[in-house]
Amino acid sequence: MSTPAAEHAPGLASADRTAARARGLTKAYGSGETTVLALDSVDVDIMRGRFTAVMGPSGSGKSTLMHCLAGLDTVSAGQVWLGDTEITGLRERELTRLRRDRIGFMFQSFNLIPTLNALENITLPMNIAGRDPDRTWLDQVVDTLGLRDRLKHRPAQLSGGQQQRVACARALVSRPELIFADEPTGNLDSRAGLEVLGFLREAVDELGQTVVMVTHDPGAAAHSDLVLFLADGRIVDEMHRPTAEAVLERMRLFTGAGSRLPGSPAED
Ligand SMILES: Nc1ncnc2c1ncn2[C@@H]1O[C@H](COP(=O)(O)OP(=O)(O)OP(=O)(O)O)[C@@H](O)[C@H]1O
Repeated sequence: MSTPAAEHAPGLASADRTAARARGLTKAYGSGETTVLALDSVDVDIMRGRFTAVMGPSGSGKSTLMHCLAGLDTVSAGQVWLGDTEITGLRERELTRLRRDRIGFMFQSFNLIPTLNALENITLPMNIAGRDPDRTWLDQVVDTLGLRDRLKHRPAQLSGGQQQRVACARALVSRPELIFADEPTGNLDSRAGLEVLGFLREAVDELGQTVVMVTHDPGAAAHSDLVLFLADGRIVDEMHRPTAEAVLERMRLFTGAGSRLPGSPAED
């Protein structure tokens, strides 16, 4: 299934509205009898200035989709664009530059450098790229994320939530066209998780960023504008203006009746 945007705006004309796009995206791992089809001819449009969540059962292809859209993994068939740049077919060197200059990443495990302080971690990708951060923007990001009095601290001196806020600032500071967040709240308690989701929401609403987040948590997905549901390597459904309850209900269709919202009463 393709998203409505994919149906109504195919071709390069849509590039100004789409931050990323895939057509016929197929990814197979292994060969012969052991082949796993992780993505099966996926068409998707990630709209600019929107917060998109990707959900689905374990093994449905969420991480593979993110990795292929971000140029972290090669595709078996199909095409992927970042803005109007087709990334399928780019050499590794060009992909590295494109990821560095145009994409921000957040991971479940934060991926901060332990020997660098918070500010150095935040500015590291730009330093590697030989670019100076825009000071006004850096200040705005640091203040929005409440990190002003933590900039000299190393990751080990910060709480999990603060570390993820540093990772969020690092993803935002170069004003990337697209931020990919893979289970960004997976290692956080619910309060710190809510905080990080609130910041991602603010990044979209107030800073005009585009965010794609992979999550297992219906409560996290409820912070997005649009949820894409994956099952068996295909986009099988989508939901605009999601609520946690509606997402959970939809997930039950794909995973059986056992799922429940964290904190909600058990069914048995
Ligand atoms: N490097 C790999 N080699 C072989 N198979 C892989 C590899 N990476 C993923 N797969 C398979 O591809 C399918 C999709 O995996 P993927 O990690 O994208 O799913 P997911 O929805 O992100 O799962 P989870 O929610 O458990 O993280 C799974 O069947 C997985 O076993």
